Amino acid sequence: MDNHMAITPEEAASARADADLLHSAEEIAALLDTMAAEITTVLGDKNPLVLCVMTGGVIFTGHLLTRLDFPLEQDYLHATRYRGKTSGSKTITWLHKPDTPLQGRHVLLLDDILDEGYTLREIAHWCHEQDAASVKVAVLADKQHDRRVEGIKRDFSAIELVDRYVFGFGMDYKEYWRNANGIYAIKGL
Ligand SMILES: O=P(O)(O)OC[C@H]1O[C@H](OP(=O)(O)OP(=O)(O)O)[C@H](O)[C@@H]1O
Ligand SMILES: Nc1nc2[nH]cnc2c(=O)[nH]1
Repeated sequence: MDNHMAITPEEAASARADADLLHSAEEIAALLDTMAAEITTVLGDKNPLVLCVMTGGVIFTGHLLTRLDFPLEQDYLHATRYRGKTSGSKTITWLHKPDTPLQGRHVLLLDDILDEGYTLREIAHWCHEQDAASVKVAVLADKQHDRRVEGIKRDFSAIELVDRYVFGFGMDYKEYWRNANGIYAIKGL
């Protein structure tokens, strides 16, 4: 079944015009400097394997990695549970698993947002199953509400986000506006 609720570019432009800017690019840059320093303290001597969770994690990963000035390896995985919708199913769909073996590695998962937590819980569980030495989670935004599932926590987060549907900096609104340079909230969501 195709779950993708397509909208037109005109509808995307209208949604962006009506949206509220919650966190500017300048604010995010300063917060990522702080996060990078924290990650360096914890993983700087661990030769970590950094895994970007595609698609939403790609912008955050790019901005963060240029701030990590120590030896690390990078790979990616692709998992999705929202698939272009504004609410998700409880199970994730794996589209790609990393080629790099995880056994014995200190893994750092990078994703744009921790919301209800199903996505990162399942990915972290899979990393442990692969015998990773440790699994840490860094997210750009940690949404604040009481719907978080048991068994997942983030180790690093730049922003504590209000409980609204957001887009920008990797996050989509119906597959548009991952390219928006800041974090925006959809009017009414
Ligand atoms: O904490 P949760 O409630 O599970 O939601 C968080 C996940 O939702 C988004 O992914 P999505 O499934 O929309 O795929 P995408 O990365 O392609 O946008 C986001 O990138 C996170 O991975
Ligand atoms: N784009 C986007 N993806 C999400 N995945 C989980 N929550 C969100 C959200 O608020 N925005």
